[in-house]
Amino acid sequence: MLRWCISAERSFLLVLGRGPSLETCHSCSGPRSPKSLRKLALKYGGLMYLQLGQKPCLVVSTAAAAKEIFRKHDATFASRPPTLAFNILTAGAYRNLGYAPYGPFWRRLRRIANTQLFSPAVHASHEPIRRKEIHYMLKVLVEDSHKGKPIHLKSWLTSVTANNMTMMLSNKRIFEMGVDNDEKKRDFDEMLRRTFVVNGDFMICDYVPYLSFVTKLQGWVSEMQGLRALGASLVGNIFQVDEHRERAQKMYPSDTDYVPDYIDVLLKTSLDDGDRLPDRDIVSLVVGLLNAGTDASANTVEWAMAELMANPDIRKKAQAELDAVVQDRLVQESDIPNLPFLQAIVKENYRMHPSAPLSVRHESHESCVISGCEFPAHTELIVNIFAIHRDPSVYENPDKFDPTRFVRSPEVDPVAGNDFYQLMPFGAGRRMCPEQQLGNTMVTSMLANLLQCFEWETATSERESGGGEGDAVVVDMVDYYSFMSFRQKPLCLLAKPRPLASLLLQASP
Ligand code: HEM
Repeated sequence: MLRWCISAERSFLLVLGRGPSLETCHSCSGPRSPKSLRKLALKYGGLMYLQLGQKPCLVVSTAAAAKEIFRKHDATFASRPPTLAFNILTAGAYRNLGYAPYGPFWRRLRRIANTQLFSPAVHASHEPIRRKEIHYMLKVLVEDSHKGKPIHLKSWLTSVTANNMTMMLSNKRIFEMGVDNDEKKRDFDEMLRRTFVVNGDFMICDYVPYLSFVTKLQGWVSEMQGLRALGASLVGNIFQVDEHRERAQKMYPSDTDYVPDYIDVLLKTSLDDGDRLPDRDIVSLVVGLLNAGTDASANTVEWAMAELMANPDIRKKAQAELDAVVQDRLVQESDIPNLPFLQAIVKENYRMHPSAPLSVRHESHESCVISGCEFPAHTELIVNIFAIHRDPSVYENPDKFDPTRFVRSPEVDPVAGNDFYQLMPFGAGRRMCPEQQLGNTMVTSMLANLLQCFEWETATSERESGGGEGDAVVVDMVDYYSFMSFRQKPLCLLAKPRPLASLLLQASP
């Protein structure tokens, strides 16, 4: 039987294991496209079996199916497939929290990370860093707004999240204010974008290994090798383990005010056998955290601001809530529990625009039986978060941005635990995002600060032609999938400082 065919447009024929029909998917990500898979799920159900090339795949597209798989088969599907991208980006070692297969190395790393890095105490100790970094970058925004410069929001957001991350990871800013960062910033944004492309695009060699020469001819191998080198050159001087070792001897424990960064903590952490984590694993871990944490949070806020520009009444209501609750000071993380409407906006935005619409790839490390069918080891699990979040049987008008649905059900909270499969932007199970608390805090806090300190207008190019101030604005919501769901047209806005923005000038640098 014909299992696949490839055409010039990289279209694939899929064979549905439980039915006679053939379905064709057209997209740059081939059959791994959230929208195409959702269409199939609406026809064939929440749990589908697909044969992609030589690889059996299980596709989960409803909350009920996700619950069934993660409650009963989580450990079985807790591995990651050794894709070409994972292989080349980790130089064949897979010694990285996100890419490592399920086994002793991953379990040890995740345990260290959970207890030493991602604990509530460490999260709280880094609050001043996060506050300072947002204020630092908001000042840049005030200056740009005085010059009437349109703000390329995504670029501004990745500067905040990247600086936030490198300060927590290594006590250094990757982008200094006042320093000409343009080229470095362009390279960094490009590196993030290309990393998601190589992780999201459909590589034939991952599904039909003997066709790996096709992937090579398409230029993917050299692209990934170049990307690894670019990444190393951009963060090489940020993540210096020896520097940390020397500083530890000189400075603390005598300096009691010093808040240890992640590298400091990892250098002091003993493994179960009494050894320390080797330097290369420390670097690999923090580079992975920088990549995982920077764009996911920035991309989420860009989508939220786009929705708020398209829905000015919701934006104004969120600003009114901030003004009433926080009043005459700058908003802080500790205010978030008192801002229920803002929290509902953030949840509704996760629902409509999950950062990783197909999550990260999962793979079974042993065979298992599901609904009476036996699945061999190395079956890929595709969790279609996009489809789960737009299930019409769970969400009325699923394509409408309506935060009130979460005002009515505040208990649905993707950060609190695994039980709310109808809203799972951070995934589920053992491989669930370990830093959902940090991601959610950064997202909510950036959004709160942007709304509290500025009035926003769409730049002229976004405005409906002929429209003037106050007229309806058209905000382009077209997305494209490349591991993450990106905006096809970056959001460009004009910011006008609100009176409270003057307090930023008094905030410490
Ligand atoms: C809004 C922000 C974020 C979103 C939406 C998000 C989402 C996700 C998702 C969907 C996964 C895959 C889960 C799975 O495989 O089932 C994941 C994994 C991961 N995330 Fe996040 N994330 C965010 C922020 C962060 C931050 C700030 C960090 C680090 C500082 C981070 C680090 C990781 C890591 C290391 C993994 C892999 C875990 C593993 O394989 O064991 N994420 N994230």
